Amino acid sequence: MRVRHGPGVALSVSGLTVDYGPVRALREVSLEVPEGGFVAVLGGNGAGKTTLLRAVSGVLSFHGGTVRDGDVTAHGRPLRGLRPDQIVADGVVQVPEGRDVFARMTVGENLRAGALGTRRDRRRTAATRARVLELFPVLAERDRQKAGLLSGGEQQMLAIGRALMAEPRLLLLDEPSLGLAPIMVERIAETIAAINRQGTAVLLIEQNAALALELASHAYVLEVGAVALSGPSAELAASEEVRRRYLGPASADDDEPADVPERTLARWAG
Ligand SMILES: Nc1ncnc2c1ncn2[C@@H]1O[C@H](COP(=O)(O)OP(=O)(O)OP(=O)(O)O)[C@@H](O)[C@H]1O
Repeated sequence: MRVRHGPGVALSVSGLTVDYGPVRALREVSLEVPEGGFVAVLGGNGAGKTTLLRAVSGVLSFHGGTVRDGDVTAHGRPLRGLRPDQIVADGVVQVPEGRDVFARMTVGENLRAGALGTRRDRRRTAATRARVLELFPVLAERDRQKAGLLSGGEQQMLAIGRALMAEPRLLLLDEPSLGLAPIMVERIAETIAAINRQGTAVLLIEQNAALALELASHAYVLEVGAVALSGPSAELAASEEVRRRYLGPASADDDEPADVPERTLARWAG
């Protein structure tokens, strides 16, 4: 696969191979998120989705992982070897898995923490905070409440809001729908779509393939650490293989043959 690095590309991952000690978690993974684009990575348990995000956001070594080979470039700048805070300063911000908010801090303090290290003046930080609260009005209502007392959905909103305080150009999301009630999943999904419409590129990691394919314009399927399939979301959603493995059986009134032949989907599986 040819991966571009220049302008117009928010993230390019090229031939990325990652190990945890003797365990190979990613094998020559390549993918691209265009500037302002919305790309999803699907895959079952242990496929390597979280590892991919760790490698991009620079926290792999905290989990005992090592990049063996490959490059990660954001907005044309190589990220390999940078510290996580330098990567955030470059506009690449991850919403951690498990909506990891600071439970003992208030909602307001969590949001302020998201802006630390961005070296922006107070006025700009206040404007960013106002935009975040517009997206998540419930966070304004809960400003002085301890984050640990929020519901699961509200904690997810806070985790996303805190990431947005750093004004990302590329937002990395790790399974934001996990463990949430359907109504909350819908609200989070709508907000992520709105964030993307406002110009932020999104890389969404999801086990909920139906949701991911609805939101993203392009998707990659990881299987055992390698990209098995990729293509425009509509094509993947129509693919028999993706339906069978990730979307469940088609419903009775949905038995049209897939209108996109499998061969139109790029394949790298060995
Ligand atoms: N800190 C770690 N140390 C050792 N092995 C790890 C570690 N983290 C992940 N792995 C292994 O790396 C592989 C990929 O795991 P990863 O968590 O990236 O997958 P995933 O697709 O995010 O799965 P899930 O959806 O279950 O979180 C798995 O075999 C996993 O057991």
